[in-house]
Amino acid sequence: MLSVEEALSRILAEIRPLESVSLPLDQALGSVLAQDIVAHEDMPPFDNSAMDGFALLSQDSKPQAGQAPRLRVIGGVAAGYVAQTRVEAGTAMRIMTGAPVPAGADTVIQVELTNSDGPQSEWVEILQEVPPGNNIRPAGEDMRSGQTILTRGQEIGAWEIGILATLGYAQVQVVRRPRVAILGTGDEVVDIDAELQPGQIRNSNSYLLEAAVRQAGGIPQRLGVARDTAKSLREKFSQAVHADLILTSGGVSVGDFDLVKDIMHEQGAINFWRINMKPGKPVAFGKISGIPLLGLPGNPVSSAVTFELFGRPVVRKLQGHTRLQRQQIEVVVEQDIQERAMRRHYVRAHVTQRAGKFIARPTGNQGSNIMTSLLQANALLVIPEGGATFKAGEHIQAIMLNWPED
Ligand SMILES: Nc1nc2c(c(=O)[nH]1)N[C@H]1C(S)=C(S)[C@@H](COP(=O)(O)OP(=O)(O)OC[C@H]3O[C@@H](n4cnc5c(N)ncnc54)[C@H](O)[C@@H]3O)O[C@H]1N2
Ligand code: MOO
Repeated sequence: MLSVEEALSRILAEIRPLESVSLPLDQALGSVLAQDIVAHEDMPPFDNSAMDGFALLSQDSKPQAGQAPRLRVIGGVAAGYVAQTRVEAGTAMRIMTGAPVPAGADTVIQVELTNSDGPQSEWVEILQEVPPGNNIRPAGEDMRSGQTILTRGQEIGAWEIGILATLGYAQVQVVRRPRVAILGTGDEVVDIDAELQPGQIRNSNSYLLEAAVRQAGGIPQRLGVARDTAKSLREKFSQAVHADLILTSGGVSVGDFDLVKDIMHEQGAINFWRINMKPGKPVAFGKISGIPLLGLPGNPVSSAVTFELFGRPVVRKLQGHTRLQRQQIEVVVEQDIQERAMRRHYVRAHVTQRAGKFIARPTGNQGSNIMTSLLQANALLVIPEGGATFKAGEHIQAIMLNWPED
């Protein structure tokens, strides 16, 4: 049976990032840049004031015979306007934060360090000497025309959106997000609003996977549930022709009705089937009509965990990310963990930080049908193949589910 690492590398070897598209900036959050972002002008574009106060010549701020110099106020300039007169020696101009510094002035003093006769005052006393350049934010201080500010491959977060907006990028070239078709399988599986008949269960997998795909940055498309017949599966797969990835859940084990592999065989190829892990041994990977297909197990926890470990990196690689996996750290187990399974076991756990240490507590019954083992889980503890015992206080590797990628 394949190891988790071999399986992931075989999957990723088949996945290429998608082509780029141009998106309006307000739709680009979370996408990966497909272009370098160059400043086409200086930012800020002009020397401007960092304070509400007065623009003047620094030399006019020197006290004369111990007296605060008094200057003639020749007008004012607000943000969004350009002063029409020059500041000459012996004069000052009222200025607001963000307003362009008027010609002639080489410094700004904040209003708190002046005395005047109110907003209309025709004079101002300068209470402190100020050096040239004081409170002036020079053009190009932040970004220079021609400078590369963001590079291809970077993810666009809220702060990058702010930078792109500052530079006037109303459209950005990004890697297209993958369309991911999601298919449930099984005669027992009905939609979530159906009245359950004996033997039936709700299609929770498709909804969980839809949300997980969206969180990973993909565009999910639920195709409903295929019956346990080759005809029904073929029909559903024919609706997935525009997908970049197909996810199925169920129908990949060795039961009489586990037909997903048969259809992969018929309409494409199986790359591998089965991974040496728990939950989620019967994962299948291959292609149908040229589209990568990840056949996840039907057991809900198995399908959630295998999407996390294999599906999510695929969705990320398709949309141009290079960091595909979560961070793995060493944590301390709070209670004994005894493992009988020979497969690598991913134990759902809650990790908290206490006194500078990360402490892990498994979330209870770890059966692959126990949905509640996912509650509170912010980590997967990695129990190595071959079975092992961890005593309380010992260290173990944990994949952190809510940390950024490594
Ligand atoms: N003889 C063997 N039997 C099984 C093996 C095995 O190695 N030999 N492996 C077991 C393991 S481990 C798993 S995991 C399951 C996986 O089987 P399938 O992927 O073929 O899944 P199904 O048999 O279709 O369903 C399993 C289980 O999950 C429920 N299910 C299915 N789809 C959904 C859905 N959309 N939403 C919620 N729950 C779903 C289904 O009702 C079953 O209870 O096989 C074991 N058997
Ligand atoms: O390997 Mo299955 O996914 O645990 O129950």
